[in-house]
Amino acid sequence: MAVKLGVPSKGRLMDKTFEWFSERGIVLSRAGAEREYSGAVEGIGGMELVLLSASEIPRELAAGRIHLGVTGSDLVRDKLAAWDSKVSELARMGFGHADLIIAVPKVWVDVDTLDDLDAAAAAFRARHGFRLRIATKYHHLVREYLKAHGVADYQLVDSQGATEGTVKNLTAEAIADITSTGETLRANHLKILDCEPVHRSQATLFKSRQAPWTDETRATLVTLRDMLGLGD
Ligand SMILES: Nc1ncnc2c1ncn2[C@@H]1O[C@H](COP(=O)(O)OP(=O)(O)OP(=O)(O)O)[C@@H](O)[C@H]1O
Ligand SMILES: O=P(O)(O)OC[C@H]1O[C@H](OP(=O)(O)OP(=O)(O)O)[C@H](O)[C@@H]1O
Repeated sequence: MAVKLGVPSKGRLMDKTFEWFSERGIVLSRAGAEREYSGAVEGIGGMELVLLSASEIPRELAAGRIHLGVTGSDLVRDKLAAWDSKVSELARMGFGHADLIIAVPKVWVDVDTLDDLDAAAAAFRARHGFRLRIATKYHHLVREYLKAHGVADYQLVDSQGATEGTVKNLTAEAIADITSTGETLRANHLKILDCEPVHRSQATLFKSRQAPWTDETRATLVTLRDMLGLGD
């Protein structure tokens, strides 16, 4: 049986992942046409490449359908409850850096910290009769973080994309989303709260604890770790 390696099927994460492996002597490539989601692995035997959406890789790892997977550390933590009982981190890959942050409208001049947000949320509820809405796709991480910091009077609204636009569109008062350059936040007149990010994410190579680790797949993993300089 081959070791199945799941890699994002498009964009920056795919390109950088291919580069990262190739610098370590393992050449990953798409098989066939641009839109075909299977691939080839050269430079090591016993491995198979599976191209998947970055956001599906955590679930595939947890289900044991892939042995290894590359995706953002944010997605694994958000999508898998007790993530470290299902996967382990083999390598932080040094790209795909982005911070999961909480942002509010720039015009909220009295709101700079989580304490301010908490106060604003209570005032918002008293005034409007419903809880302040924070738009995000990172439901678990954001809930845990706000709970740990004593912010309670809010509701999460789901946003699977263009999250920064929800404030202008009046479907949320605040957002929690990934930022790297800060360009999207600036363009949408939002400011980051002055606190630690909810999570500092980067592309990470994960190992599934649930995948079929036979003598054969374990032996391939030993060779791979060696080539990647990961030790035992
Ligand atoms: N602006 C950014 N800069 C760097 N990394 C980012 C940025 N935006 C998202 N990411 C990271 O990329 C990963 C998500 O990648 P991508 O958007 O390709 O996934 P996806 O949600 O599966 O996409 P889709 O559903 O469109 O296939 C996350 O780990 C996230 O932290
Ligand atoms: O800080 P910046 O460099 O501006 O990057 C941040 C943006 O990048 C991501 O969006 P993406 O392009 O993945 O699209 P999405 O809105 O569909 O998630 C993220 O959700 C932000 O919107």
